[in-house]
Amino acid sequence: MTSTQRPPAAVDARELYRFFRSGEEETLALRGVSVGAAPGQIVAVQGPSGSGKSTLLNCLAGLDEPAGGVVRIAGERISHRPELERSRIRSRRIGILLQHRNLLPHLSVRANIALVQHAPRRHKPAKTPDELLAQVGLSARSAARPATLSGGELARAGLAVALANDPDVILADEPTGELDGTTELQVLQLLADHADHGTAIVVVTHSAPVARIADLVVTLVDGRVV
Ligand SMILES: Nc1ncnc2c1ncn2[C@@H]1O[C@H](COP(=O)(O)OP(=O)(O)OP(=O)(O)O)[C@@H](O)[C@H]1O
Repeated sequence: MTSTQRPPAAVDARELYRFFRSGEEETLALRGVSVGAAPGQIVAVQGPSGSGKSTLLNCLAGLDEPAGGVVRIAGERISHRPELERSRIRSRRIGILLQHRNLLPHLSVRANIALVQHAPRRHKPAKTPDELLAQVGLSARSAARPATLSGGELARAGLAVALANDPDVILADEPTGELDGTTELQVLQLLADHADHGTAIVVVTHSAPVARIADLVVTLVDGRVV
């Protein structure tokens, strides 16, 4: 890279369209949504129920495929690629925090983290499972199964798993939805610390404290950015 070239955006989504059809009915969930996040930037996505927030996040993660438009993660296109390539980009570049759904129920918290780190990698993980657990304040619960954790512990365990692959991008859907104020602030502090170290964060949220730590707030209404 020459000095005049800028590094690619961590997240670069352009003109995304996504339709759902059931019988005669068609829902236009995304109608030309563009959103981007630079390394270290926190972008909050807000909007009323049904406005397309989760659909957008799923398209950014390559978990859903937009009908039109393109998604690039750290310069690499993740949309319109075979699932194997999408999952390779996900496992190398993206930490996903989807309301505790990133934890496998039959594994301990520690084993959930180790599993993410087992995937083929660009480099050795920056932190061991025990270091990640210490970082989120869960060392004492490392052997616990997810079902036995409190809501706040689950949120922090989910965050440790999302951070386990040293992601360029964290995609989070209501990461503090069920937390009390103190635990919410702890989780936000951890996210902000990672942004300070260059991780881009796109977070779907209804929470005012989450929106306050964001560098940019994007509002969706009826599948459009307003
Ligand atoms: N798999 C699906 N099949 C059919 N319609 C869907 C599907 N997923 C989402 N939709 C529709 O697409 C629109 C956007 O849904 P989405 O879940 O993205 O909204 P949201 O803003 O995340 O809502 P909420 O805040 O309630 O979670 C809604 O009208 C929803 O009913």
